[in-house]
Amino acid sequence: MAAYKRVSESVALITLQNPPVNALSAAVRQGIVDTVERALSDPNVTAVVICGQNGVFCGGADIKEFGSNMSGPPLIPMIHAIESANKPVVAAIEGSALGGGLELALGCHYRIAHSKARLGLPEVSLGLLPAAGGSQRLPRLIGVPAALNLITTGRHVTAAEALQLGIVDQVTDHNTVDAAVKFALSVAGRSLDPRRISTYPCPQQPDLDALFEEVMQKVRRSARGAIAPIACVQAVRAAATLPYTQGMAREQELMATLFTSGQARALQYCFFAQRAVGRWRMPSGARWDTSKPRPVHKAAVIGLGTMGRGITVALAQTGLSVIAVETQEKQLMEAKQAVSGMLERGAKRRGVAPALDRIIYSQNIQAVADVDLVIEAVFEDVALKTKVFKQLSAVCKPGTLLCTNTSALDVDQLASETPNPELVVGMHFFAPAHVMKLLEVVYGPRSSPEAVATAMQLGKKMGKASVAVGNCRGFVGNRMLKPYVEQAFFLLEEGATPELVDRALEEFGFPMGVFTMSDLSGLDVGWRVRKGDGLVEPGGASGRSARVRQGRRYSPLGDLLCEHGRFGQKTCRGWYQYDKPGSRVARSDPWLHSFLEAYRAEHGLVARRIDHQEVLERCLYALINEGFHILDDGIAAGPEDIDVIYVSGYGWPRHRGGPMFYANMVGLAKVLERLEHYHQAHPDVPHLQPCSLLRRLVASGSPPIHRWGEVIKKLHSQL
Ligand SMILES: CC/C=C/CC(=O)SCCNC(=O)CCNC(=O)[C@H](O)C(C)(C)COP(=O)(O)OP(=O)(O)OC[C@H]1O[C@@H](n2cnc3c(N)ncnc32)[C@H](O)[C@@H]1OP(=O)(O)O
Repeated sequence: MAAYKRVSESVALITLQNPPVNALSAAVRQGIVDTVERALSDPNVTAVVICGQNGVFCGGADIKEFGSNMSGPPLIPMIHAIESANKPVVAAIEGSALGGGLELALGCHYRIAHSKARLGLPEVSLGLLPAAGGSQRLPRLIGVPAALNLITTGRHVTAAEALQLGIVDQVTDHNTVDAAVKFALSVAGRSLDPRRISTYPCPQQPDLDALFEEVMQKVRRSARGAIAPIACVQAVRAAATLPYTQGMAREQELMATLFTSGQARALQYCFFAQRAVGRWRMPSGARWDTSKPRPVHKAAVIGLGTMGRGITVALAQTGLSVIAVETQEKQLMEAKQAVSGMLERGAKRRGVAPALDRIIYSQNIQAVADVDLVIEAVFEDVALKTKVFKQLSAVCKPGTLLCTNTSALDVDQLASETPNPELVVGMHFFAPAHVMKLLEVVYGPRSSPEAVATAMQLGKKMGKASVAVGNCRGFVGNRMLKPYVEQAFFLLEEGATPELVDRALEEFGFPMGVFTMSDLSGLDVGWRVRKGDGLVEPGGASGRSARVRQGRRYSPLGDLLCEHGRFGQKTCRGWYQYDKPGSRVARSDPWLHSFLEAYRAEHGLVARRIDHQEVLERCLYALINEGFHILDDGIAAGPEDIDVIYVSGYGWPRHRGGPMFYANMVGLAKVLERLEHYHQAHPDVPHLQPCSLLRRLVASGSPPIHRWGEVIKKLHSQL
């Protein structure tokens, strides 16, 4: 919809109306076509201003329409009609002008932006390219290098940067529509020929081929298999080398390929999934919209190791006052120095003042007496955490929320050590905590909805993708990781190498394969967990029993490497070898290959040829199968929660949507069939036994992912 009004006698004001972001739905496009026609045919109108309702110009094409048969007037002729108009059309940009919204503005003859507005062509993050002329007009307006940067990254620019780049003509701190109307009146009657961007020649660039080659290489490296960034480069190249109409034809051709690609569907699913996880719900029926978060002004962090330092930085950068507690003086001083350094570097990057004075450092836990929320981040040891929780319960004012940063421990057990278990939740941060975007907010059976709402809100303020999950071993992310890593170990036993497994996973789109990742995080981490679980047999057992633990197949390979002192990058040796401690350059290690051969010989294992497909199916389907168990157990409320966790925190390639979306794309029947096949071949591996929910979904005709909830609900109501 678009409203039409005459202002200042001769200016037609067209207001896009489609809350919350005035997306260009069929009705909005029709509204624009009708109102522009009306303005152009009215002899009393000398100029036109286009703005958006409620302080937002336009968030772009309506992404919800992409999955359906698109009706209504298409964008390209609509924008072309505006550009060809014989009266000046001025875009009054407040809030956001993104995607099709900016393309609409580029069709206008002038653009006036509010100083707080943000502009961009983020189509690439939805698996698309700016295909309403954006890839052809922007390079003509601001030059090839700047357009390539904006279009291939999808980044939003501030009004100030937009002015500097030449995207907008004026920036105002005042009422944007008033400024645009005044501006429109001032340019009415002037020739519009110099204002039609599609008629501009693309600014000439020396070494054009070299520039495109360089950008293409950079994009290919970072795209990890995503096709949209590559198509974006190709579209801009068309703008730089072809006349406008031919460039537009190329833009359409590239867009048609992207639009129907699974990648675009996956990325658009991610967009909505990221927003859906904010609408959390608990099995008790508590929900995001009925649970009020408590205000948090002052927070405390207990324990200033790697995690505690990162959490302190994240909290201070959010604007909270923080009490940072570390009982040992030396560690406290080291932590203070490290935290200050992180804050200073972050502030320099963002061009703001470092939030150093928001933090008070203390050795005394009594200092947290008046905080609203505490995040305990001491060593991952249940006895130590229990002791800290008891101290906190005695020290903190009534009603203080007690959060534990743990990656696997039982949140409910810790809660039971406090007089107010309803105030306890888990906050599972990922290292480095001030950088990583994921936060699992873990509720126990006794956590109050208010406590969950508060932790979720705090996570959002810290800029994290915050996902509420139930309490179980490893929560969602680490619980699913276990069968994935386990399969990788088994594949080594059966004949694969770390290089082969990692290459298959990296070609799939992970930034690192499982073994490179294990070297980075340290093999000793998993070793400690397995020891805690009673899985590690000191000195390594021999014979068949060495590969069976607790009645199921077990691979001691990781334990054996640790016994050789191979902890990964930090010791220069792990699954690979490294030139110096902490080096990221993994080199193949002949020792490891000989070790694997000797291991197989000792255990009577005959190496066989393993291909990439088997690596992917075994590792990924085992992980996905655990995802179905998690849904079945009610630990995650829906597949979107799992997918956001994997995309935001575990390196799952965004253009593949997340593990559950991927299973949906591959076909649930196929995933089930392959799991059955592998389970038959490896009956001693319970993680390969297909989950009953997966069977149920297949039996229900493999409904699309957004309808899985119906099957899960039906299953639970029958229990
Ligand atoms: C021919 C095909 C041409 C395609 C060209 C395109 O235009 S593709 C679309 C390009 N636009 C974008 O990628 C912008 C996407 N939106 C955003 O980045 C942000 O929403 C925002 C505009 C910066 C506003 O952010 P804010 O944090 O204020 O709000 P939310 O992100 O929570 O969004 C509010 C609700 O609006 C929904 N929504 C946002 N954009 C769109 C859109 N383009 N189409 C449809 N719906 C959109 C969003 O989903 C939220 O609704 P929920 O119900 O909460 O999910």
